[in-house]
Amino acid sequence: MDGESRQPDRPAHPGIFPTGKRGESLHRPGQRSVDFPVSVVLPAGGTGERTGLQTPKQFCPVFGRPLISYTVQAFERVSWIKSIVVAVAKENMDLMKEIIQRFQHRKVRVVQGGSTRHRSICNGVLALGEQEEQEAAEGEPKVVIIHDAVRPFVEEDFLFKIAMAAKEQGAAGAIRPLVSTVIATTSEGFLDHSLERARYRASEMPQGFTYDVIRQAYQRCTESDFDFGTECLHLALQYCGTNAKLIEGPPTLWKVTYKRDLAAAESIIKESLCSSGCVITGGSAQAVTLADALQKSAGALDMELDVIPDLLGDHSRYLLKECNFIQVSVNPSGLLELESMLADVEATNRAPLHPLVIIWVCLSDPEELSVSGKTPEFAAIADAAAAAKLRNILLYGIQLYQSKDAERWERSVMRVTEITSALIRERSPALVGQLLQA
Ligand SMILES: Nc1ccn([C@@H]2O[C@H](COP(=O)(O)OP(=O)(O)OP(=O)(O)O)[C@@H](O)[C@H]2O)c(=O)n1
Ligand SMILES: O=P(O)(O)OC[C@@H](O)[C@@H](O)[C@@H](O)CO
Repeated sequence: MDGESRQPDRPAHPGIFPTGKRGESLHRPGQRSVDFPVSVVLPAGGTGERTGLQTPKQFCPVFGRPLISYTVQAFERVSWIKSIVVAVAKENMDLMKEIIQRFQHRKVRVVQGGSTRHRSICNGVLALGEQEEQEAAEGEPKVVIIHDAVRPFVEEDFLFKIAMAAKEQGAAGAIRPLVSTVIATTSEGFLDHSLERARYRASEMPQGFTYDVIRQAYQRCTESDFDFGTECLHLALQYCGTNAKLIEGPPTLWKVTYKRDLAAAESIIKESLCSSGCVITGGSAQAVTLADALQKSAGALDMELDVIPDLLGDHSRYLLKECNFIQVSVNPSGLLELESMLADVEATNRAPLHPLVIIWVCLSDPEELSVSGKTPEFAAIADAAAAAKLRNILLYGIQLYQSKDAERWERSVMRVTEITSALIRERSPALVGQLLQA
């Protein structure tokens, strides 16, 4: 760390939410491998007093899902992380086990936390030791990553850096530039002196330790450390002589502490959920024309749309992502295509990590309609939507009439794009099953 820099630190860019999707490890085989076992301890035994809420912040819902589930997901999708231990208060252990089961989290165990954060972390580390004794054949976890359960925005790349540095050094920790200057006060509440901000950093999470170092640090530390300490890196230095490697992390490592942080977390997660989607055309020329137009106009709304003919073969991978779907049907009986797609989604047995948005765009030819008299079955769409909602799928309909008039067609396509973007962003249950007119 350059303690001599004289340039004032500038607050860093606010950063973005990890773009990896569930089930899709950001660890690209061949690019990077971790050849030693890594386990994780997530301290989640606090009460979140500073939020002023009854529910501890780690269990507060964000898009219908507890905050801690996002953090667990960030770790479980990292292929080289072997196991995760969550330390929660005794009264929340059943709740945590229910969350693991409901959101189909893997590699996760629950242990009882303690009266302070250090005690919770220590219980997690001890649990790893017990687990390691059972799996001695597989070797101990060489590295233990410790990460506050209320820091959901952690990326695999940075975890890799921390794990590798911890293995080399014995300890490693994330740091961030200070935004405010640190001052020391007199007992009467006056300024005693201020610290030179450029020489200091904020200690964040994740932190990494070799199992032996963190285990030994907790064996040797005092009751006062357990009751009043806030820094694991300090314990490693004080009780094991291990000087942690400090690595500057991205701005996304911030901790949810106050109520406003929950709103900020929801906004970041919403951004990530709304940034992409795929348009399924069924292969018809009119649907492809509409899809291409939608793709172009969605770009202007910061939404990236892929256009695919179906969800078969390689395209089925879209079903495993947190993806928004736009199914284009070119005739009123397109409901069959919609029902087939709902069945495909059902077959993936996906965990309801986020409400899944499906928008059915019914592209009709007004001349054909006037002859056949067929119109989309409004009741059928409402019924399909009601059933889908029980599976955390939000189904919306948009009716669009083909037009040979270029200007009119362009206006209609822009309206479909705007309606689609609004439905994906708002995910409002109130509009589920409606057939909106573009
Ligand atoms: N006895 C405790 C106290 C805290 N933590 C965890 O440590 C992390 C960071 O602590 P903090 O942000 O201070 O959480 P709380 O202690 O819950 O917050 P507050 O101080 O506002 O009550 C959180 O994931 C929290 O659940 C824990 O595992 N056991
Ligand atoms: O102090 P709090 O309990 O709010 O939060 C814990 C943080 O202090 C801690 O996660 C980092 O500073 C790294 O040790």
